[in-house]
Amino acid sequence: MESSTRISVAIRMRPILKEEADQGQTNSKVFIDSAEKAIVVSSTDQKQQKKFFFDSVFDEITSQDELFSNTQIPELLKKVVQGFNATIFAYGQTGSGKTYTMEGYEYSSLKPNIKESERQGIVPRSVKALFEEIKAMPNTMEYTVYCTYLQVYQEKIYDLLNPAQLKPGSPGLKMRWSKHDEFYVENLYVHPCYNATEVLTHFHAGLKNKIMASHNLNSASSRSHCILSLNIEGVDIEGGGIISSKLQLVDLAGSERASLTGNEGLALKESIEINKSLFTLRQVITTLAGSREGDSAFIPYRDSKLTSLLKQSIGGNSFCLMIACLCPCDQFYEENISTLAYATKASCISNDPVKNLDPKSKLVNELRKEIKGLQGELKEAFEQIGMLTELVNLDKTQILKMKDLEKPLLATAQGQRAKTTKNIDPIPGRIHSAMAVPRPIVPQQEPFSLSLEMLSENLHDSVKMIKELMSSNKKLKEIINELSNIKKGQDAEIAQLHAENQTLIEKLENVENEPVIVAKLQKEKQELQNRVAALERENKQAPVIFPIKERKTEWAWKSKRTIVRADSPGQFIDKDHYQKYQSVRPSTRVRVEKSAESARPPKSDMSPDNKVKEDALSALSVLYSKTRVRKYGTFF
Ligand SMILES: Nc1ncnc2c1ncn2[C@@H]1O[C@H](COP(=O)(O)OP(=O)(O)OP(=O)(O)O)[C@@H](O)[C@H]1O
Repeated sequence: MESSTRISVAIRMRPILKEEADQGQTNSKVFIDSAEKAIVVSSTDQKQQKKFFFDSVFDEITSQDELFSNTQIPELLKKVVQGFNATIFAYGQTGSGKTYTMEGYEYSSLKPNIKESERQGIVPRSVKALFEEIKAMPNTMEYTVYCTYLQVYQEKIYDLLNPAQLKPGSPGLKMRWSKHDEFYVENLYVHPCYNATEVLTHFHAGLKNKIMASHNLNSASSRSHCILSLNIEGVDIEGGGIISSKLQLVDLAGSERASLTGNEGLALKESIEINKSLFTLRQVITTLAGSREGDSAFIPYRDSKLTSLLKQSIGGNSFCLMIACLCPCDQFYEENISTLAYATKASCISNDPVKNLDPKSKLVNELRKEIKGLQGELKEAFEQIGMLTELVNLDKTQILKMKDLEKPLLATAQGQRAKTTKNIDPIPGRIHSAMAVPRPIVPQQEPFSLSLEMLSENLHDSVKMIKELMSSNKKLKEIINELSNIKKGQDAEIAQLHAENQTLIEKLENVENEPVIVAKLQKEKQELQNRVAALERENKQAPVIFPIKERKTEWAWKSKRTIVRADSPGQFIDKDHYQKYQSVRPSTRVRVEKSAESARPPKSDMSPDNKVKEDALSALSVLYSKTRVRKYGTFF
């Protein structure tokens, strides 16, 4: 961001026109002091004078070229090409020379007579100068200029480059709020242009569409505020950076006093709307001029389309030049005073121009800066490493030197010790440690002692560091142990959960398979029952052979439906034998059945599965007993 900058203000006073001179109009109150860049205004009684100072002032005879060159316009255009926004707007009462200053074309029958001449105003000159600036930029920069041209007429926005949209009854274009904190107009025609001629072709086409009217003070009066916008996009094809900026060239409609213009009907309505939007513009200027830095005063930009569209130009992020136009005639004294007052206020407004870099380019630039910083740090680190390496090498050589020095000293010391031991030691043959020998104080050279000091410091630091490392290592080991214990516990828990899970899965499978098992058992039961029936049939048909003595009772047995039979003649040896069988068998069976029943739950309480099993078992037991009896002929 550039440092904040004030709105530049230039004052231009037009000459008295022929019609005005014919009417006897004179200028006796407002004078240009070019040397002091001031406007001198006399009081109505001409007794007092007041001076208004501005960035530049231009008198009646100033040419279009002088005005263009002596304002900040050339500098502003440079800034635009570099990526800053800029606005140039003409302000003043009706007929004061705004359109002349901005466009410079002659008007006849409310239409401009477009031709190249010295009369050309700020717009055509700026467009040409802008492309000159673009040409002067390095070849690595490629620019495209996008042109739009609109008018704000009776609080509606119309596209001057889209004739279809200008038809009577058209609702106008909508204004939207963009994420870049500015208003923009939706569906405006945007024309890419590659040279000044292309831009001016669109500009001239738009001029023919703007609404003009004639009134007492101006034969070709603008009834709308017109804004020509040039969006400039520059791409650095080598560095990859993108800049985008906007140049707004604004020709405002002028404030009008109905009593002087003589407007009626539609023209009067137009005057009212023009005055309303200019009133908002003055309010914005007054509020901004009155507010101090850091103030959060409410600026009524949204109160009119014009101020919304100029939001970034006045008190925003653009460079801005205001050209305040004055009528020299005494009859416009009050209007001139008002214009000068607002021009003075505008000159107090600070803008904060910002270079519009593409976010990606911004990031790339930031990263480049960071890389540069890091490279610097790396260089420093390498230097330090180099220094340390040198120091270490130095120390090594000095240690070696020290050892060499120590050898003769040690020998001397040992010699002395030997002498001392001989003379003083009361215990002959005692072994003395070399450490116990007091070392003689040897005068040392200065650099050597310094190096020793450094070495001992280094050693001390290293020992300290190793101790710290060991203690942190110990702590880490403890933490690792703790964590491994926790892990073991978790593993056991997981294993348990797996086992439980497996059991549950099995149970679930059993539940799922139950119908299959039941069906299988029922099938088995059926088969068993069939077999039982078959065996019974077989038994009935089988011949019963009794001992001859007992034949008489054969039918008596049969009538009791006793199914016990002997397989071979003589199974029952005698009648006693049979009677014994008869007396024991029924009671035994009953006892067995009772005890079995008392051990089991009642059949009705059994699960279907168990019922089937029970039935099958009882059938089997009957079959088994019958088979046994049949086979062996006895239970005992
Ligand atoms: N500096 C000048 N030198 C010569 N003639 C000028 C100058 N300024 C303005 N004029 C003439 O004054 C008349 C009114 O000027 P102009 O139309 O530019 O006023 P304006 O401020 O645009 O009015 P409005 O607000 O009604 O559109 C025109 O005929 C114009 O040619």
